[in-house]
Amino acid sequence: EKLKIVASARQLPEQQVTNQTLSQIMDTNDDWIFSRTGIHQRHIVTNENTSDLAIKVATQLLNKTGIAAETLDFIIVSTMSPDSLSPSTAAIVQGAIGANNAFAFDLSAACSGFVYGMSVASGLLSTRYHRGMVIGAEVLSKLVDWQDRTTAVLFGDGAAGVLVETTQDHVGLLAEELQTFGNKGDNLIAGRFANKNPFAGEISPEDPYFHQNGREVYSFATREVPNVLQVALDKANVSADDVDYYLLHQANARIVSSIAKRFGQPADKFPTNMATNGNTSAASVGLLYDELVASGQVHAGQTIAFVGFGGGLTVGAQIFKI
Ligand SMILES: O=C(O)C1CCN(c2ccc(-c3cc(CO)ccc3Cl)cn2)CC1
Repeated sequence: EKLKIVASARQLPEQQVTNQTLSQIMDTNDDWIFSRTGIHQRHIVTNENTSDLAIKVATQLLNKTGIAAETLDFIIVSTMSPDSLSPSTAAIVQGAIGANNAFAFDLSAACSGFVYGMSVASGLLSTRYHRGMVIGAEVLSKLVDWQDRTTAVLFGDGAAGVLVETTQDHVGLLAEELQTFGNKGDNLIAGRFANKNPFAGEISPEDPYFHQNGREVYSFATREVPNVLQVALDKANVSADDVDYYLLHQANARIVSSIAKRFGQPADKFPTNMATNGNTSAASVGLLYDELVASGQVHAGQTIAFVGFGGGLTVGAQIFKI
């Protein structure tokens, strides 16, 4: 069996924070930020946590499809910014929407989370499980050091997800390639908390905040993303020209355009939304997908590549016939 995407939805916090606004609370400016990242603004929560955004996505998916929550077999939330370690954000969603027959769990793969979540979902969809949700949800504003202008300007909050089902049709997930480079993981860290047990020395220093070695992650992305994407295309027996849209993780506009060039593909096959959303980690590919579905640019019959890359360090590419 294959995984088919039945519906998608997105939820961005109401509050929009522009570079101009940030320049009033830290030493930065719109030109510096936009020229390096392609970001003009981002959505930042005021009174919502990660589960609140994810619940809104799940509720939209049920309303759009008329599907009853009780018919869901599983809910996966991909996030690096959960409300808590326990309960998982997915479990909070499951309880809130009354998906009484669904098992639920969070998946932690940073900015590759949506693709890794789709891969796990496609593994679950079989004769035993027929329907589930994969939601990328982030409130990165809780992980950012708002005194650190090198990271505070990069990230945003948001959630997006899909309702997926088993399908016998010729559509759905054609092929994928997921890779992890754990020995490079220290180049993108966040959420390290200490162990204060009376029997331990210092095991790891407490540091809740984001830190990234931008240069290293940038060169990693420009090197490894094309390699992984090509493997997925070969497995799917699809040429780069056959793909209608490449939906990449929205970390940085220059990275997206350098990957498009590496692939010899026109820029308009690589839509971006970091200008208005910033980097929303696991939510970014889903946000881009749903925005393009809503605008009609993405529709049934097309061949789409979903590509996540980032913390871990991880890369994930999937080729879909939607
Ligand atoms: O030019 C500069 O000063 C810098 C140059 C480096 N930049 C970077 C570098 C890497 C990322 C990044 C982040 C994640 C985390 O989601 C995942 C994937 C990537 Cl490729 C984002 N920005 C920012 C501006």
